[in-house]
Amino acid sequence: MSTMLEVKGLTHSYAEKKHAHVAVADLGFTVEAGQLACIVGPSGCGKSTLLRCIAGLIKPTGGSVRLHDDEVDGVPEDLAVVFQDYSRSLFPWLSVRQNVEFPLRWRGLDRAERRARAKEALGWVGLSGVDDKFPWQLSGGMQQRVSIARALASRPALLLMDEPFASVDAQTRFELEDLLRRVQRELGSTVLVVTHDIDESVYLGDRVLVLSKSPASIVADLPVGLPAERDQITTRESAEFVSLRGEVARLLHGGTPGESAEELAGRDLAEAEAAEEHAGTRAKETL
Ligand SMILES: Nc1ncnc2c1ncn2[C@@H]1O[C@H](COP(=O)(O)OP(=O)(O)OP(=O)(O)O)[C@@H](O)[C@H]1O
Repeated sequence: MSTMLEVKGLTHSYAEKKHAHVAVADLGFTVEAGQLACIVGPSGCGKSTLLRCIAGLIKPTGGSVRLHDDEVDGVPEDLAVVFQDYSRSLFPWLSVRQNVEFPLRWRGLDRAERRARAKEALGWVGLSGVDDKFPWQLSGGMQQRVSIARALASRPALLLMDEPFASVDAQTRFELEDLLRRVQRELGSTVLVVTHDIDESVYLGDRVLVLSKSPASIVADLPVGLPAERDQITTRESAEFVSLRGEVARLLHGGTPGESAEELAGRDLAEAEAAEEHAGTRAKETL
């Protein structure tokens, strides 16, 4: 396998009035071609900042991002992004087919090729036959499928997904997770999904990268040993799934790799006791 994405020493600080706010600190990982990697992190830790740096939407203040060995400097042509909010990423005045074809215009594809690519991509996501409808005539799940088809139609080297299923109901979310895994395997795509949902990261991923609290850095890089064929019921009940989701939850809660729940609970208790003692001492000092 060849390396598709290499993130090295990535740091990003937002300039604030008096001091800089560090959102991502010295973060590094690689994603191999054909892999589906998930990044999971606590709320506000810097996930979107990381994703924007990888997509070339913002220039990191330190470190580098390389896509198949080319330094990312601006949005790479062969990268596609699927955002959480499908209602804002699809054009309501364009039909489904025109939405999928839209980015292909900038790649210089002629009309016949654009149409063929859109038809093919809509087939991949199970939406053949709705080409002439408008996004607002479709359910939320179908609209997100259109966004996925649009991203895949350009045959990107890397597909980035930012909380892609966070805006749909639980049943649709399961369907879209299965759809993504099926299409990714059929096409051999390289996909990086950013999510805050622990179960989703384990169910979807070949790997789960766990981020620390802000500023984001990598706490653990966990291989997912689940079978390639996954099922929403049996996979989620399997011992491997339950154990891995427990490990990710512990790491997100501040544990270290391999630390048991009892050790973490013990450490939490010791920290709480120390904080209580400190507060008591301060209160006495004040009196
Ligand atoms: N344009 C900006 N200017 C200044 N600070 C920002 C900017 N964008 C994000 N931040 C700050 O950087 C930190 C990380 O934000 P970011 O949106 O990357 O986190 P996140 O993990 O994606 O959040 P969420 O879980 O809410 O989606 C936050 O403290 C946020 O306030």
